[in-house]
Amino acid sequence: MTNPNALPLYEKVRVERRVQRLLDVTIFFLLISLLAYRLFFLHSHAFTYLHTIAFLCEFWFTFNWALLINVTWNPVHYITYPQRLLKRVEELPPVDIFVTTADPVLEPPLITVNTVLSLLAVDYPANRLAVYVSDDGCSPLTFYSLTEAHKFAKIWVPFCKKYQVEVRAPFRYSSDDLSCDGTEEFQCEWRRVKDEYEKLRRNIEEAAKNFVFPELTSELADFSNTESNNRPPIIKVIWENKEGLSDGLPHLVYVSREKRPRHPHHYKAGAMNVLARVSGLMTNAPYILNVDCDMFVNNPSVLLQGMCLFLDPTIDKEYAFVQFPQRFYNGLKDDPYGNQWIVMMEFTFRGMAGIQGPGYMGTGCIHRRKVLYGQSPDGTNISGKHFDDELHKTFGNSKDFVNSAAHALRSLTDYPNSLYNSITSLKEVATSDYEITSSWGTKVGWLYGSLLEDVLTGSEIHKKGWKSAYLTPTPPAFLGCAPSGGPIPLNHQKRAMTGLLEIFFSKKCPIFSFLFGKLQFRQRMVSVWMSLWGFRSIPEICYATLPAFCLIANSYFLPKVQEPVVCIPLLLFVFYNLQQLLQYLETGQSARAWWNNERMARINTICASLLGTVAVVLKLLGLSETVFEVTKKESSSSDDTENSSDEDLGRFTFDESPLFVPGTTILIIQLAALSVAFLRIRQPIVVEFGVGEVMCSVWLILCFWPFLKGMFAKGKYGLPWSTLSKCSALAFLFVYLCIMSTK
Ligand SMILES: O=c1ccn([C@@H]2O[C@H](COP(=O)(O)OP(=O)(O)O[C@H]3O[C@H](CO)[C@@H](O)[C@H](O)[C@H]3O)[C@@H](O)[C@H]2O)c(=O)[nH]1
Ligand SMILES: [Mn+2]
Repeated sequence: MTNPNALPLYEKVRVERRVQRLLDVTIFFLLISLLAYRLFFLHSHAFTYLHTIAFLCEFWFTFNWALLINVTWNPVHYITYPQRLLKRVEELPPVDIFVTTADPVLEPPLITVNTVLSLLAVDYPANRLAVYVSDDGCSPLTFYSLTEAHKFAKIWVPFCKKYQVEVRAPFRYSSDDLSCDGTEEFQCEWRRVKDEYEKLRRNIEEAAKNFVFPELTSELADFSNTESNNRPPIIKVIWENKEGLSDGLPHLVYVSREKRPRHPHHYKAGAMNVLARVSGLMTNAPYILNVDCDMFVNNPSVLLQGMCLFLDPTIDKEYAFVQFPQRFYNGLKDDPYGNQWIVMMEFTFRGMAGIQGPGYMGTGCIHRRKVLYGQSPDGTNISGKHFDDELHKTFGNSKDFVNSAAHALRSLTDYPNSLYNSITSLKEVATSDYEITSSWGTKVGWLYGSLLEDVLTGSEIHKKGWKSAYLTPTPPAFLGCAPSGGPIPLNHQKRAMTGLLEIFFSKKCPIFSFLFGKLQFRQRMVSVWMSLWGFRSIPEICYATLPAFCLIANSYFLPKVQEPVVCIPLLLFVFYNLQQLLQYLETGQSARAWWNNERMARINTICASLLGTVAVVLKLLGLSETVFEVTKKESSSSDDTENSSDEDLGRFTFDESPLFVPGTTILIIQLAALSVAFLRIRQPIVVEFGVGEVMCSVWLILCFWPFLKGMFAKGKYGLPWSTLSKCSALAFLFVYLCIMSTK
């Protein structure tokens, strides 16, 4: 019989998507034909700016399409066998879990508490887990909530494990009605848990309202006299699993790093690096799972799933990190805000998994600590002669920490069994100037220089030659809170685009790595595709103004209906939309969800990406710095959702944010163009524009339909006057220039 320990723990299987591939290639050939038509046109007619701009935009779309085909061509699926791993429980390595929160108002502590509770209750030996919460808000409310949560965890965790509860975030579990399930004993315990959770919720809400924290007076002294950007580090052990019980509760540690006005704090990346050091001194686990404060564990076997890839006997040290998809719990019917990203996760990330590996998404990811400490797959960085000297330069001046880093890099397996390293060392590594003479943020840890610290950190890991894996267990591993209506998702998108462009204009630009580095060739194309994403507002906006220009200036940029070549753009339109629609249907979504996402894609690119580009240009000119604005999170029980009807939930809300300006302007331009065109048709002149231009313009109006409704609605559902007047002025200028250009 084969040794059960030698059985593989996972399998990687190809996902067949023949129809998608066929459509991918067809669209690519149509795009090439369109380019050929343009060149032929430019050659046979006189040179015109209009057709040259159209050619350049279409060239960009074609190039992007080729890169995208590369990304999605070889999707793979990982099958894991956690039950085989359960036979080797004694081999399971320790895991440190990092949770980041930054603002108790935008990220209500009850959300963080639910995430922490779900983590404390995962299926994994509790004596090999430690949960570290970084609080960049340095809020006594967050600290208080965590201490209360820990009390509740004493009944919650045993309850979950005894009854194999599936969803271990209490706010989700208690929302299901279980009153008629299970035995009497279960019923009784379930009621008790439910009451206790209610109590916890009330305590936290009360504390948030009155800002008094019963029972914590001595602890709270540390939080007095702290300012948002001027305060000392605070590290508090809320719970230590001193006896090392495997069925007890994992360690729970609260960390608020030092912030001083003269030192940059690098937002989330800075917080993660502090957690890496503090945990290095306390538990120094070889694996690190990190989640955002709203991303609770939805599948209690996540860590076992991840370990299947790290501990598989048939491979060794192959994977640097294991990424789980980002999924969300607050999805509305038909995804009106396009914020569920199901297709993106399914097609692009699964596709990347078939090359060198998916990018790091910042949350729901298990890393090897030593990879974050800069190790290469061949183990260099640890064999050098001046190893320890070098380590000081890399990891900073704390002797204790350098020892722990050396330990981690050498993969030694004797882990510290007490949390209490010297408190002076702990505070030292959480100070704001600790990193100044070290390589934190440049070579080791989470990297600085972009608002997308995850993309940057992940791609630097790939560049060293590491692979990564993408696990998509059922039920989904983690669920988080997607940014909902109004300017929030646009701001979110803007930040992402800013981050990508920051990477593009940095020393870590993917174009250089295209030429150097140890990336696989196709992964190089992936990184180029990703970084060019930041620029896409420019060609899209140019292309969106072409039909309007033609309608106003009585010109054309598409073949006429009577020409046979008209079938090229027509088929492109049909096949592209068919392909997108099929992707939504294949992932179990509705046709309406496809349309909502298609529309949001245009809105996001034209509004958010453009402002992201502007933010980076301002940064490059030295006029302003880019800022990580924390996304507002709502628990599903918040008042807003309770008081609104279903229809209102998916309705767009507006405010005076400049994010709405580009979209509204494009919309007004299309409306003006169609009106001018209508007047033209009635005049006795030769009409040059055709059905193609009119259709493009109408299509854009349909994409910006929520904005059109916003022009006539009131209150938060209406576009404010200031925005409307700015946009009208811009649109007027455009129309004027179009008319002038024909004179
Ligand atoms: O100064 C800061 C700012 C943010 N955060 C935390 O960072 C996380 C992500 O912030 P959020 O506003 O939710 O941003 P999202 O855009 O939703 O996050 C996505 O994008 C980020 C940047 O790429 C990734 O880091 C995240 O993991 C990923 O979920 C949250 O836990 C915050 O508490 C900090 O700890 N300190
Ligand atoms: Mn988030």
